[in-house]
Amino acid sequence: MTNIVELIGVEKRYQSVKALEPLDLALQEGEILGLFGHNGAGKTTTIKLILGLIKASAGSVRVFGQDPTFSESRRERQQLGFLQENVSFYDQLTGLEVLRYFARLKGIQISECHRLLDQVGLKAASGRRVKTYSKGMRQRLGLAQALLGSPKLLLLDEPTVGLDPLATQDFYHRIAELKEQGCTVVLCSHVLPGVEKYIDRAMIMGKGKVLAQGSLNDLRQQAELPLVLNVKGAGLQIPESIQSRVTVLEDGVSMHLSLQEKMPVMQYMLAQAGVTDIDLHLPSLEDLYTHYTRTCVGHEMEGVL
Ligand SMILES: Nc1ncnc2c1ncn2[C@@H]1O[C@H](COP(=O)(O)OP(=O)(O)OP(=O)(O)O)[C@@H](O)[C@H]1O
Repeated sequence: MTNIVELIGVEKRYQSVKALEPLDLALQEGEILGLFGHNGAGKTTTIKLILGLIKASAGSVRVFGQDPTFSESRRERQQLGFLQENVSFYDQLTGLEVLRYFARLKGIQISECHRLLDQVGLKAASGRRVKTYSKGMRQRLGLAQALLGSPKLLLLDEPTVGLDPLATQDFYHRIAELKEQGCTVVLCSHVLPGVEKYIDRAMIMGKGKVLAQGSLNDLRQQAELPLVLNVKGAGLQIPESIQSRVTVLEDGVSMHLSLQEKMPVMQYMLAQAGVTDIDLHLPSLEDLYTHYTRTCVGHEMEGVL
């Protein structure tokens, strides 16, 4: 299967700033990549390289098999949707006029605009000037713009900023539908809660380097963070090997386990008559993010203080 995006040994320097250390990335059709990292980690630089807005200082960038900086790659660019961070529009135009403008630029049928505005919940406001839109409404208009022409590759920089929790959920459902249709998505975000169940892979960056890359399960295995098992009940017996990692609570116990210990300990606990409830907390994306970026963020803060 050909890769939709392929970066091999890609580096980027802005004069004296080394924004990206050699980076390898391959994305296939229908894959959703979550790109995470602190401010200045290199996320936007990676997106700009994929868009062909900037040239790599070294290495090779291929999008739909072509160098995206070539002017001949126009046809490939039409299959691309992009939502930039802090999107802004012509305030005096209505939502519909803005979208029509972008549709013309992209060579897309104007009739698609109504359907997209409906999809992002802006149908009723489509005739209103953008200056009257709330932050969330502007963000939705940005999404509609990115979805013009049913892109095969969607690059989203902070797409849920300004969206309320319901709109954020709607957004992720829409992304899941696009994935079903074979769309590949790169999603950059600082807002981690809610993202994890929609991404296939996470790439965590820090200071231009890839700190970790893989599915959440891969990252959990690599990080070896403990999972937490809470068991409620009376007269609970605890396996000898984990006694030192148990906290006794009013109505039960809480224990820190390795992934390997999960099944045997759960079976051991479930076999006891006194158990009334059991729940398991796997390390979340936020836990993994904190684990992998801890050293990078520490250094950044030292620089700031
Ligand atoms: N045009 C530029 N000229 C000089 N340095 C730049 C330029 N663009 C980015 N940088 C630097 O490159 C590094 C990576 O920046 P980038 O914008 O890719 O980070 P980011 O992960 O997107 O950060 P944020 O979360 O703040 O948007 C930073 O040190 C930044 O200052």
